[in-house]
Amino acid sequence: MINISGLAKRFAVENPKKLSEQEKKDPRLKGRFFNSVKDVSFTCGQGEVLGLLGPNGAGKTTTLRILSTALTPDKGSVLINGEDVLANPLIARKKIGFLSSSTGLYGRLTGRENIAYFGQLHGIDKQIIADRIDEMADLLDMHSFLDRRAENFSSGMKQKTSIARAVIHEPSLVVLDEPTTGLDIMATGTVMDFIHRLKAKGTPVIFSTHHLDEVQLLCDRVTVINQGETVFNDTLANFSALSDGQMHKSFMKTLSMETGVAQKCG
Ligand SMILES: Nc1ncnc2c1ncn2[C@@H]1O[C@H](COP(=O)(O)OP(=O)(O)OP(=O)(O)O)[C@@H](O)[C@H]1O
Repeated sequence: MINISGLAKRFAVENPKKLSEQEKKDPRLKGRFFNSVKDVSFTCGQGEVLGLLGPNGAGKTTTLRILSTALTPDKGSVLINGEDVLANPLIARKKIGFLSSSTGLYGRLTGRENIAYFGQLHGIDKQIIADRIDEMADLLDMHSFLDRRAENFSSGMKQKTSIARAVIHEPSLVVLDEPTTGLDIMATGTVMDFIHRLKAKGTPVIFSTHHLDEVQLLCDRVTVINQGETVFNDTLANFSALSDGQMHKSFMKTLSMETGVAQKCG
């Protein structure tokens, strides 16, 4: 069980002129600080898939970076099966597989070498790494490019390699930041199948997306963040029921909800 409670993170605004017009009007801007995440809470059980939704700039990536220990929050807690992630980031990193939208591959290494390098950093035996890479290449349809240098990979090839790299250590929680952004229909289907397999193995998956069809297909739970605060946190069925199964309408409805509503949801 993953419990995220009361997360908050603000960033110092180095140059206010560089803020977008939308950010200048955002109530999260307080003097020289931008409160990207103000109050985010959600839970995800064993074998559940949680979809993290929210408009651009809502605070999804910031939340997922805190969850994966890439960022330290100003407030709040992250517990994985009762273990405090923030107090033990090194132990937590072994348990979490994180796909970030910003971490690149090493261009001079092949896809296989990129994945194997991460496996070695986790201290995994070379033969086990080789076997896992073969298995993931089957699941993610990577054999045709696995032994090419990553510098010329298409975005789909990069994304599949990054996903394989994120889960080489068989983490007990997988966190994916917009895993299907920029992918074609076939690659999206392959990544969706891969998430489905993780779920079938009992591995919880938390992923952010703007694609409501992916949420409908895969998720057990839905969390919506708006302007840095959780406005909805409940089952897919209850999200869907907000608007008689019309996911876009349900999403729009959550954006007009008060933060307090999220606390009352299951
Ligand atoms: N390091 C930082 N310094 C200053 N502001 C930041 C920093 N990181 C994020 N922000 C701001 O915090 C807000 C939330 O950003 P975040 O990337 O978490 O949103 P998001 O929900 O993932 O958006 P998107 O859907 O567009 O990817 C944005 O206004 C962003 O500009």
